[in-house]
Amino acid sequence: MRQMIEAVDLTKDYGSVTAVNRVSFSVAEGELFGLLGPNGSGKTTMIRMLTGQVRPTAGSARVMGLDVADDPIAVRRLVGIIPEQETPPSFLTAEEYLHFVARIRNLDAVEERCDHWFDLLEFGEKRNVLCKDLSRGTRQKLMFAQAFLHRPRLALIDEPLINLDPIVQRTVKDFLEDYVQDGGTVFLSTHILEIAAEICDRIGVIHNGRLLSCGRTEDLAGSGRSLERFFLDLVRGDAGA
Ligand SMILES: Nc1ncnc2c1ncn2[C@@H]1O[C@H](COP(=O)(O)OP(=O)(O)OP(=O)(O)O)[C@@H](O)[C@H]1O
Repeated sequence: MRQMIEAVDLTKDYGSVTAVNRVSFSVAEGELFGLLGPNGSGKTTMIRMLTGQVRPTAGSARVMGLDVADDPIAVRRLVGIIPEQETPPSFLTAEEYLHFVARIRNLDAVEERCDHWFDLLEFGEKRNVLCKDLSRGTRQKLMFAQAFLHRPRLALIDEPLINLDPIVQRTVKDFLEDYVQDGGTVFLSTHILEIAAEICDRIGVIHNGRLLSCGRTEDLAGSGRSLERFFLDLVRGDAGA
């Protein structure tokens, strides 16, 4: 099976803070992988390293076969990225923003691509609204559309469902599950246990920059323990260690 992400001893220091500490894992094609961890555990730093936005202090990562430190631009060209709490430019309409992204990515059939996303995520009636006037949920739909506009085979998404109402959450979860069914691969970060339990095939638990556990979602909790119990025991046990 093709590995879409391979991280080996990946480490990031910010001065005296080690945000990510010698983390190794891999994500295979067709997996929906969730990096689960409390606030400040290193999730965003991990995504930034995997997308070439932050250079690792030590260790290495290959994304779709490319070394992210050597080839960050090529990695960003290939993958879809939804950064944490990023908002589209306030001065463009939703449709203008997608056209802008399409131009940067040099895409053809732009109208068809945009229509597809407006229909799929059900926000076509907002296409001519300035991004600054969109609700948070609609802005997040737009961020999904921009990330998937070039039909990437791998998407890296920081906190995909935070602040979304249950209806938008359902739409996004269904979309991610369909995307993976069709052969796409997702690496997402979240601190919301229910999301990880519901949609992720495999989960890595990160705390204080270290990967404490990594395995199939159904195996992690084991023997009837809920994912919540498993997670709390793991993180609290680590804090006390
Ligand atoms: N640019 C930076 N400079 C200095 N320290 C940073 C920087 N970015 C992150 N950190 C620190 O690195 C650690 C990990 O932060 P990170 O944002 O990766 O965690 P997170 O798991 O994404 O948190 P949250 O769930 O709150 O978004 C934290 O201690 C944070 O303060």
